[in-house]
Amino acid sequence: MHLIETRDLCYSYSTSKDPVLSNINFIAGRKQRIAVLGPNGAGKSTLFRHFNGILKPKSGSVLIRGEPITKANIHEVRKFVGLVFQNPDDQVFSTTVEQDIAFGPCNLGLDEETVAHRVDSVVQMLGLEDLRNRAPHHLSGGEKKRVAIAGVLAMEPQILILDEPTAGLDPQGVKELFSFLNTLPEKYGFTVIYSTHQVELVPEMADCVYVMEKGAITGYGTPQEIFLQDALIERAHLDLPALPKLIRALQAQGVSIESAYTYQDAEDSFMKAFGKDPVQRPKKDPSPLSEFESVCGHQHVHPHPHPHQK
Ligand SMILES: Nc1ncnc2c1ncn2[C@@H]1O[C@H](COP(=O)(O)OP(=O)(O)OP(=O)(O)O)[C@@H](O)[C@H]1O
Repeated sequence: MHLIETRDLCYSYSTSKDPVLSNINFIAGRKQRIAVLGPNGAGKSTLFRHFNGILKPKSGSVLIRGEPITKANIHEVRKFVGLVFQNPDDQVFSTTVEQDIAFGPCNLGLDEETVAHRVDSVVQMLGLEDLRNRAPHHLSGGEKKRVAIAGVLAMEPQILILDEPTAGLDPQGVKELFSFLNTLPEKYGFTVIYSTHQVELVPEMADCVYVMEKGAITGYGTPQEIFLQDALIERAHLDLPALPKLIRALQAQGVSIESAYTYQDAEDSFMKAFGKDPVQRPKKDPSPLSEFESVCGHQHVHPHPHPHQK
């Protein structure tokens, strides 16, 4: 059973008859990192809003753990599927950051102690200690984004959906966010689905990629499979990440160098091409968010496997 499955999902907003989504068949499994790419207006946000029942299909279906979303299960679905909106102003509204993060868990009816613990955990996870008593509407865009993510994580979803998570983040913020997100599937069983226009991140941060154009899915595969399809990339207004682009240009000039998509693989390819030994790396990269591991290891964060985790 898939965690999320759409079958021939079609949608149009009431303001226009034109379909915004046409026959979307999308599948998300456990512990996957899924990137959804596509030009502005392709329908990525509209698709994401179907995953936790904000929007309902005009035709076709959305199944969460094999079940359609109904009035009876919408509460459970929203606990299971956490959605971080593109614009944090749509999500961050309480008087203080702390209250904002507590809002979701309070709504789940959790007791005060558990709510306080969850707030402490995600504040630490996302490095929000200095902001916890600040007014969210006085925060910078990047700070608000982290607060919005913290608020969703405090609900302890199993699927985390992020619409343009890097918009408004500085380069260090992007790096930290993605190393954080990268730990979630393998270590904690999360599925992470996100849209982005930053193709550089995709080989580092996706097991599979959906490409959308004009409300339809036009490509699906691993990052390598997707970035080999020049026509698809061009049609979807995407670009090849810099490293494979450079390597391809060198190969075209007759340089003997192996193709690579991630930074580490490219480093190895270049070392080999220059006749050097491969780079020796420590077995486990020290995470810039080392705090995260100790916090997530705490029994209050997913103390037991999720009831629906097999
Ligand atoms: N609330 C709405 N009412 C009417 N039309 C909408 C609404 N929201 C989005 N649209 C339209 O639906 C289409 C898809 O928009 P959507 O926001 O899903 O695209 P997107 O792929 O997320 O784009 P971007 O990369 O710019 O965020 C666009 O043509 C947009 O103008």
